Amino acid sequence: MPRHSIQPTRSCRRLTLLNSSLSGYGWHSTLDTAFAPYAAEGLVPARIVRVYGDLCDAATASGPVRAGIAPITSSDPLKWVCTGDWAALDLGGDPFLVRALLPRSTAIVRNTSTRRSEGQVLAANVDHAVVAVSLAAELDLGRVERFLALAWESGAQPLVVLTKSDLVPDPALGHLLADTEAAAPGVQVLAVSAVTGEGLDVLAAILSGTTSVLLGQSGAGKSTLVNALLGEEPQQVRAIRDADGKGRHTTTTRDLLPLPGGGVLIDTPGLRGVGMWDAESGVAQVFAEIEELARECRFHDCAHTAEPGCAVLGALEDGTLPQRRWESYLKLLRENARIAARTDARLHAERRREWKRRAASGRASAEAKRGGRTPR
Ligand SMILES: Nc1nc2c(ncn2[C@@H]2O[C@H](COP(=O)(O)OP(=O)(O)OP(=O)(O)O)[C@@H](O)[C@H]2O)c(=O)[nH]1
Ligand SMILES: [Zn+2]
Repeated sequence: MPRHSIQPTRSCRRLTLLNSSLSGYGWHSTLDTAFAPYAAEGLVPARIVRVYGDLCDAATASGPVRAGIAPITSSDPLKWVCTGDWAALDLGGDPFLVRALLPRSTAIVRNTSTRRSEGQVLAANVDHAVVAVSLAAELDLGRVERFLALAWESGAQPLVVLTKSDLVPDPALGHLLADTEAAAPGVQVLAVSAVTGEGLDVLAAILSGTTSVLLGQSGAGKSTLVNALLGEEPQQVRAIRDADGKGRHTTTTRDLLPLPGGGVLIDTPGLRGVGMWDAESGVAQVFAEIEELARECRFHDCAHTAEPGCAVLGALEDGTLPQRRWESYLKLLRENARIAARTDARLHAERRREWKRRAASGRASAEAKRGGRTPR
């Protein structure tokens, strides 16, 4: 043993032992360091499986537990606990409590209608965002690009899965794969079929040991894919009784599903929709080659409309940049700008209310001073 090596302490060894049984849930050694201070306080690592009301279900090394989340509530929805979070649990009392969340590596955020904040996290610590696209309908590349923008924005690595490949004969399938690849730079595109099993082993190998989410339109074949990856019968939807015992029932699917080869799949109903949006940097990543072209324009503030030396117009003219892709890029930028403007307007209105409130309380206290009354 090298002279300067440090012998693990007992608690350190215990922690490693504990967390190794969480590795099936995606725990990896870099989390050991982040968790060490909590381990020193006697807290236990866990992965959040689902959240409902002020309770959550979590996976620990010694099995599933239910815990209260009250100690970590926040006025900022971005800090609310969500499926996929790594948490520090206090198992010392009744009820068990979530004391802290580890910093998130990635987050899938949806815009909310709440006045106070811009987003709500739907899933945390996701490595792969799998965009499922059905080959049963005509391939809509604009929609693929839109999903990819959301996927990139989360910080996770996107992956496109063309489902139901059994419905498309071979030469056509090759073209569809090539078209999708051209619309998805930096993204692996796979054809899969739950009927023939094509591509499933490759997909399982990519997702193995990581945390993934499935995105895609209704009917894209996501549930079928989940079942194929889990190697089980269709997901049971089950009703669970709320802990307050008042008879309210919550129908839940299982939100965080351990994969047979290690790693987990997060499949929450909220995640499936396309409602989440605000993905400016995501758009830039989907259309990386356009951003690159724009950097080659003669004028750095080129609007790519009629400027001399415009690399984008040049590429459109010689066909290296397809017109469809350019228009899709502009459309997504416009859509994003509208959302950004709405968010700005909301923040602006909030700020104005706050100024008015302060001005009013300032006036009240000035009047109070003059009149010798105490401000209310
Ligand atoms: N031929 C063929 N059909 C498939 C395949 N995968 C799914 N389907 C069919 O496609 C339909 C939709 O599949 P689902 O898995 O329910 O789609 P989903 O994306 O989960 O839909 P939502 O739950 O509405 O989001 C079903 O009728 C499936 O049987 C496949 O690989 N081949
Ligand atoms: Zn230009």
